[in-house]
Amino acid sequence: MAELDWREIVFQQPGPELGGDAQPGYGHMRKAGLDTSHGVVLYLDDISVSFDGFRALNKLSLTIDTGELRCIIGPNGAGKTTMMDVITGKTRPDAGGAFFGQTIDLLALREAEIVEAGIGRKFQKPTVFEQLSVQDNLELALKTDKRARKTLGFRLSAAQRQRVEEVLVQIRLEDQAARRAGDLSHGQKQWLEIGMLLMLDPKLLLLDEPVAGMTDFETDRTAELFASLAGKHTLVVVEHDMEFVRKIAHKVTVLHEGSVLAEGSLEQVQADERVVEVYLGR
Ligand SMILES: Nc1ncnc2c1ncn2[C@@H]1O[C@H](COP(=O)(O)OP(=O)(O)OP(=O)(O)O)[C@@H](O)[C@H]1O
Repeated sequence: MAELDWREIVFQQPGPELGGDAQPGYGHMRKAGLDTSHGVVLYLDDISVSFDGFRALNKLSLTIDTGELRCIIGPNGAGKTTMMDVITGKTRPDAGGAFFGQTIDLLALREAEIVEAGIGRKFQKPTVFEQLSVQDNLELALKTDKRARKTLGFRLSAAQRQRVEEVLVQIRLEDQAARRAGDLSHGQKQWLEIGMLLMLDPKLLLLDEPVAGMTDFETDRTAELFASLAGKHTLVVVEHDMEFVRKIAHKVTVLHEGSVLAEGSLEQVQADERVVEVYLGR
């Protein structure tokens, strides 16, 4: 069966110019242009997006600090997905600015370049390679890394192998490494996909309703995982599950009709009458 042939195509030893085994990871090279010295990793400035005259985002301004775990909540149609689409280059705004750190103008980059710059996105539904093992899925994630692709070779570098091991532990699937991904539970698949993002060591992770469909146990585990990732990574989590938000959030942003309605601790936004009216009181 030719199912592992992709290894030959995908995995290539980094050459000396890339540090080869000497590189503990790839992230810092990819993010060479990222400057978060002012403590801000993402800055959206007056972003507007219209679809056929309807304003999905309306002068949206938002600042996310480095290492934060930010929750974005809001009613259906508030613009949460559109905001993620703008950050990742999927949707281009009609007006406004979007900056990754001090210097990277996201609106000047293509989608693949934004991934390369260090922004990873997890959509709601898990999209793992079901026929492959957990470990192979993680290894395959490196395929999107330009530097891993560039050079010739066959096996993973020691640094890459070590990264797979680290991520397996982080997502708590170390005893499932050889298991077929299709046989995992829904929650485990979600963790695996997060692990695939982590293989590229993103500075900013965007996560869309990560605990939808999870059991309570899986939701708790996910809260622990996110808490462990914050600090090293910045997490922006769009979520409707308020219990989950309560577990993880330090700061919550409420979107409504394409702009920020309220921002603060969960207690603060829950006490805001406007938020209760448009969202929490439903
Ligand atoms: N490609 C599109 N074409 C037309 N309208 C769109 C498009 N994408 C989004 N919209 C509209 O823009 C508004 C904002 O949508 P968006 O998906 O960003 O909201 P959301 O906050 O993510 O909602 P939900 O919680 O339901 O996912 C909605 O009214 C939606 O119908």
